[in-house]
Amino acid sequence: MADAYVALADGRVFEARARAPGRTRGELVFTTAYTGYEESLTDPSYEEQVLTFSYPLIGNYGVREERFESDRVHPTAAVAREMTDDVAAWLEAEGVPAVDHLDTRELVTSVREEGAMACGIAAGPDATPEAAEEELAACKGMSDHVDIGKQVSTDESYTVEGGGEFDVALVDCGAKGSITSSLADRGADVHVLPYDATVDDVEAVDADVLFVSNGPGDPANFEAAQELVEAFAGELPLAGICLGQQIVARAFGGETEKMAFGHRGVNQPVRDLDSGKVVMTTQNHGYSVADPGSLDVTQVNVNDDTAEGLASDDESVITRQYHPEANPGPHDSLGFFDEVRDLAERTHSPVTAD
Ligand SMILES: NC(=O)CC[C@H](N)C(=O)O
Repeated sequence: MADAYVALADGRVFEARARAPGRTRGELVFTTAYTGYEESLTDPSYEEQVLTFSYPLIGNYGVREERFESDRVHPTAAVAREMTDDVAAWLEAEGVPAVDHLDTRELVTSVREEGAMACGIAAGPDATPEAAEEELAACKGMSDHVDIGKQVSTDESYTVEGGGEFDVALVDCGAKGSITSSLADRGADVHVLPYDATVDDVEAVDADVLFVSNGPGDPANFEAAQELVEAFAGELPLAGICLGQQIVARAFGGETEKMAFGHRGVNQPVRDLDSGKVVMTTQNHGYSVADPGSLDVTQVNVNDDTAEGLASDDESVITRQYHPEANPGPHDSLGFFDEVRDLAERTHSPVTAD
């Protein structure tokens, strides 16, 4: 007799084993990453989503806080073929329902074929298929979480000091900690601002670059961050990662759209259009830039030509759709943070004409 159920928007209900009890709902997405479950489960980008791991065994190297990308687990639930007791205990302590012993390959191929879909989960001794279907019925679409930024952003500004060689105003739309540390490790003082920060907030930190972070949900719902980018366009260098690229593109007249099932994994190949070089990247996104507006596409996904890098012709804007900080994933693209430092230093100590 099962003690967990996963109800899908296509009408099917999967029986499973409860690993952490509870009832919940969310957009069903999957990652093909075979490592980094601690980083993925604490990535704020997964807010309001049910994260399925295609890799069959999750938890085989324990749980360590130093791997966490934020202060809590963000997916509404976790699904795996087999979940160890370590991970199950962690998720239960976090109050995040978790299930395993179900056909995750079928779940993943269904999402690939039908697209990311709503799902409802019921896990525990009182779980029933009907409870999972009730959760499913209450599940909102990702674009309907209109203030999702508030759920994941810092309430107060704070600074991560990295030596003060340059100053970054980082708009926290659900920032991964390794993005902030990747900047601080290169000498930046990173001033982390709430997702709805104002022009005054940015001016108060005397930033050399305005950086828009990754984050969950639909970029169209981050109006304040978009208006901030519009206010500083041409005044301050701009950078962004994932949701940040999408918001910056929208600020430059571009358009974003929802993908069928997105890119989530650690082996997505990206080609630089100028050099032709291909790097392997970590990705976790369900929206993409359909039109870059007045920006140029500099990098594309080798699998489907998705815009993976944008820039402006005067090089005052550089963004990435993928996660150059990796965590988890390959470190092929860490150089992006050196480019952000170079961009900032051109502002910090502009080369004056002789
Ligand atoms: N990791 C992210 O920043 C994700 C960006 C956006 N929420 C998307 O799903 O495309």
